[in-house]
Amino acid sequence: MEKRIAIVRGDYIGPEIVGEAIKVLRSIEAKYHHTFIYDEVLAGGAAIDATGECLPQVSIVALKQADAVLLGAVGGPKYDSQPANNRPEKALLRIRSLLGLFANLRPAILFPQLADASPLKPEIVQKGIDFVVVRELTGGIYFGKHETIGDLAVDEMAYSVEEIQRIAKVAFETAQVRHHKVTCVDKANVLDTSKLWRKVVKDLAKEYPDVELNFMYVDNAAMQLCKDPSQFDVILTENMFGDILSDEASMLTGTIGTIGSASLGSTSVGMYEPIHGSAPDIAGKDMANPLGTILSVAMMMRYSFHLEKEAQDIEKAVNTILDEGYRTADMMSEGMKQVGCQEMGDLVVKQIENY
Ligand SMILES: NC(=O)c1ccc[n+]([C@@H]2O[C@H](COP(=O)([O-])OP(=O)(O)OC[C@H]3O[C@@H](n4cnc5c(N)ncnc54)[C@H](O)[C@@H]3O)[C@@H](O)[C@H]2O)c1
Ligand SMILES: CC(C)[C@H](C(=O)O)[C@@H](O)C(=O)O
Ligand SMILES: [Mg+2]
Repeated sequence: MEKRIAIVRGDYIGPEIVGEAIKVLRSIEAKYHHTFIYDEVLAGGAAIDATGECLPQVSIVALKQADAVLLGAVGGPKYDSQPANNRPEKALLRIRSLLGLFANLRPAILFPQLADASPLKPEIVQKGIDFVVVRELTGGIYFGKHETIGDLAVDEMAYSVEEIQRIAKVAFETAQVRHHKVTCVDKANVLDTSKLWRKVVKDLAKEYPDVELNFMYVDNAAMQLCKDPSQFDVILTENMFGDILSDEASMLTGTIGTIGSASLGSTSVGMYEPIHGSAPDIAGKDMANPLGTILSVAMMMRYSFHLEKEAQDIEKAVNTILDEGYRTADMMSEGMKQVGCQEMGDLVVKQIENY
């Protein structure tokens, strides 16, 4: 199979973790005789450094030609004084919007080997953590009007019926191949957008009689995630709530460093990135956990290329390495073997080569 992958290495730890994910892509390529063409694309801070613009036109052209995009993370203190429309984070939002990637799947799955790294009590962790946040990604407050007039700042939040329907459909279909439960998280006791979400999601649920649907206010959901995360199967939510809850959910599984994500639209083109940011505090120290990015590559194999065996190889390799006790600093616990970012990548590749 021949596929074109746009590579956005990004800023701070971005190039470190993407470097390890590319090692994994190359090992899959060699093992299964695929051809992946890698297009290096500048976006975010690296693009500002090179061209002054956070998302140059040449990058947009390359992104539009890709079958899939792999992105590390963008942003960081060096770029915080950029004007709002040229911040690295703006490039990320533009890419999501340009490629029509309205559905962001963020699995929160606890590897049993990492139970000791979870901040939750053992009796809560033992019940299992295995759910997916289905986050709406191209609407809501992120894409509304942003305006500052003198002493007043406004961020507008809007959702249309169609935007809600298409993401809710993804959530119901995700639940159908999991444990048949959708929890729609909103703030319908205050927000009109949330009231519309409830109506649209309730109507659509009639087409999915095999899926149980419940609604939960976002403040309660934040609490329930700590109290009993085993109650969740698919969390369906709007853009900003999904951003916040997925970081919270990741930590319940031990570390934000192992969680990957897929951003999908109505075609097979997708963007794959860990859910964490550019971690400026650990950049350049070979300390970053590359597993979230490597597991995002597994999602790329599955969702964009329909290469299930390849996806499973990557996931199995990560599992084995964790079984063998290897940990980066962020998931370290007593008796485990601490490794750096590059060694972790090498260990995963060695496993894949062994199967
Ligand atoms: N998708 C993205 O590109 C993306 C996502 C989130 C944040 N950001 C940007 O990243 C910058 C830093 O943001 P932040 O500090 O709020 O969040 P962050 O996720 O970068 O870091 C939060 C904490 O988690 C740790 N961490 C994150 N990823 C890790 C990994 N792979 N291994 C080990 N530890 C890890 C960091 O060291 C830090 O202590 C900001 O500019 C922000 O806008 C980008
Ligand atoms: C960097 C930022 C714009 C982004 C978001 O809020 O979507 C990030 O936090 C994420 O989770 O991917
Ligand atoms: Mg986030």
